[in-house]
Amino acid sequence: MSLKLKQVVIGLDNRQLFEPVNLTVAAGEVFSLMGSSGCGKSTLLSFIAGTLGEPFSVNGDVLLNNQSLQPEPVEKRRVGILFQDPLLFPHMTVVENLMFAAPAGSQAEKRQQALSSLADIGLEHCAGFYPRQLSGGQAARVSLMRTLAAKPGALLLDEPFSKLDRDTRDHFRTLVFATVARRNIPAILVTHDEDDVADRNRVLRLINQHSD
Ligand SMILES: Nc1ncnc2c1ncn2[C@@H]1O[C@H](COP(=O)(O)OP(=O)(O)OP(=O)(O)O)[C@@H](O)[C@H]1O
Repeated sequence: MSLKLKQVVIGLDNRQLFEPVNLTVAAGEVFSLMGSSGCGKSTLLSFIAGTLGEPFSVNGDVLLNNQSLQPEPVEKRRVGILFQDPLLFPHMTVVENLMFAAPAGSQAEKRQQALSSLADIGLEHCAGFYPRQLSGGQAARVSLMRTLAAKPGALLLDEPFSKLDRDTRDHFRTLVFATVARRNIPAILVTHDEDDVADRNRVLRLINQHSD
């Protein structure tokens, strides 16, 4: 499983956000995407996820396992995305949030899977909690598992560590990197922090094509 971008160019208001992007992210790798504020990092992730619409124009292709994702609607892309803020339904318990994200299986199977992924992150005891009862670090871990419950073929990480305090951040980053390696899926991490870079040789620094 690899994620490839081929000659990707995104336009906004008759200008190009950044130079054409070409890259291949291998299974199990966390590739870093950096660049100044507004240069188009989140926009590039939206393009990959299939959620980019007006007012942007796009050229180029995104391939998962050598198959173009362009014809696929967002729900069929199998691309998971994690944001700064955990995305959990407030009216559902932790285990219900994870079950809701599972694509298939009986309720019993989904529950079993959800409890097993909570055990993986040391949060079995939080199964019956509501999201408001979790600490920031716990919510981040549950949100990661919720994204992975959909069994994505690739993972996009849009500054998922930036709101966490230092210790929690280090712990969560280690968990994310280990999880990507264990699940053997390609991942792209948007960050402003050099400390988040998994491999200094695997970073793309987008350069803004205009000056504000
Ligand atoms: N819905 C939108 N409509 C119009 N312009 C937008 C929209 N969303 C983003 N932009 C513009 O697109 C450009 C790229 O934004 P984007 O959020 O991708 O940057 P970024 O590199 O992720 O920034 P940051 O590091 O601050 O998160 C910016 O000029 C932004 O103002």
